Amino acid sequence: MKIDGKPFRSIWRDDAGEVRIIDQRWLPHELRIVPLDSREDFATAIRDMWVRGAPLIGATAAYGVACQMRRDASDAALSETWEILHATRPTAINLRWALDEMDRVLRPLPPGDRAAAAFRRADEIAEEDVEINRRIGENGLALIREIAAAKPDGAPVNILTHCNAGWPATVDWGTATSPIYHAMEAGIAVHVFVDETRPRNQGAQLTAWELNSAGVPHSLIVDNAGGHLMQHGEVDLVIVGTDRTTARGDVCNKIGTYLKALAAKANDVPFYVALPSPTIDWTVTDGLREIPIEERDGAEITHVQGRDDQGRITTVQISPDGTEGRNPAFDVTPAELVTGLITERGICSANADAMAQMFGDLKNAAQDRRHGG
Ligand SMILES: CSC[C@H]1O[C@H](OP(=O)(O)O)[C@H](O)[C@@H]1O
Repeated sequence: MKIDGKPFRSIWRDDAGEVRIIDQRWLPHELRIVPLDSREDFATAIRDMWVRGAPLIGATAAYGVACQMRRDASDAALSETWEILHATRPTAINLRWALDEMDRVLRPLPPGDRAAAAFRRADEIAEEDVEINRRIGENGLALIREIAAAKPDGAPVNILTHCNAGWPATVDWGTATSPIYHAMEAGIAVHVFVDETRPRNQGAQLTAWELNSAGVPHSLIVDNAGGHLMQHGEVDLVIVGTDRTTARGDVCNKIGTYLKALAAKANDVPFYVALPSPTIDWTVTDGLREIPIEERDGAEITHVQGRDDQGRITTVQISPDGTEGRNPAFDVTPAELVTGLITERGICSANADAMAQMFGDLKNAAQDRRHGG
C-alpha cells in the first residue's frame, strides 16, 4: 500500500538483499524502518510485536530462517531456528505453517544450497500472501457491492472492523481491509468503524493510520461501542481478521472479537472473517479447547503509549500502583456466530463440509504431512 503516495510493504528485501521491516510499535506517529539480520533480531521483532498480524508473522519467520541459513545452514541450525522462532508467539498458525514450510523445502537440500533456496521460498511466501490478500479483496468486494445495492443511493456501507487486519498485518493489502480498498477503487461509498482494540490499540494506532493514508472515511470507536451501533442499525457489515481458524470454522482472533460476533448475531448484522488459507489449522477442530491463547504482559493494560504535547512518544500508567493486568491476547468465536469466511478462493460457509469442499487439496496435504506422508 502507499504511505504519502509512496508504495510500501510491511516487510521487504532491499537492493542489497537485506531484510527490512516497518517497526510498527511507533506508528502512527513515526515511520521507523529497521533491518533484521540475526535470528535473535527476528525473534525479538515477532515476540515484541515490531511486526504482528498472522500472515506477516509467517513471512517474517520465513525470512528469519533464510537469514540464519546464510550464517549457518547446518541441520542443527535449521532445527534450532525453528524452535527459537516458534517459541515467540503461540497463537497465529501462520508462524508454524511458515516454519514447517521452510523446513520442508530446506531439510532435503545439502547445506550449501539452503540459503539461496530459503530466500527464494521466503520471497515466494511474501508474494503469495500479497496475491491471496488481493483475491480476498476481490471476493469481499462482491459482498460489499451487494450490500451497497440495497442502500439508498450514495449512502455508505458501514463496516466495523476489530484490531488491525490491514496491510500492516500482512505483507500487503491486508485481509479485512482488502475488500474495503477494493470497494474504494470500485467507487463504492464505504465508512469504517475502527475498534480502538485495547490493550495495544492496534485499531487506533494501525487501522486508523492505514485508512487515513488511503483516504478511507472512518471513525475511531471504543471497543464497547460496537454493540450499541449495531442496535441502532449503524453497522451493515462486520469484517475481522483471524490468527487461526479451525477445520470447522471456529475463528481465533484478537481479544474482543467474540463479543463483536455475539452483538452481530443478536442484531442480525453479517459477521465475516477474512481468511487466507495458510491461516487455517487443519489439525484442530474445536477452537475453544485446542487453540493456545497467548497471555501477554499485564503492563500492556496498565500502561498506554502515545505522543505527548512535545511530540515525544511516551508511555503512561493509567491504573494504580499494585494493580495487575490479566491480558489474554485472543479469543475464539465459534463457527455458528460466523456468517461466512472471505477467502482467496471465494466466500465459504464456516463449517467443516464447506471448508473441506473449497480447500480439500490443502486439508489432504496437511493430513498427509501430519501422518508423515
Ligand atoms: C491478518 S491477521 C491479523 C490479526 O492479527 C492480530 O493480532 P496481533 O496484532 O496480536 O498479531 C489481530 O488478531 C488481527 O485480527
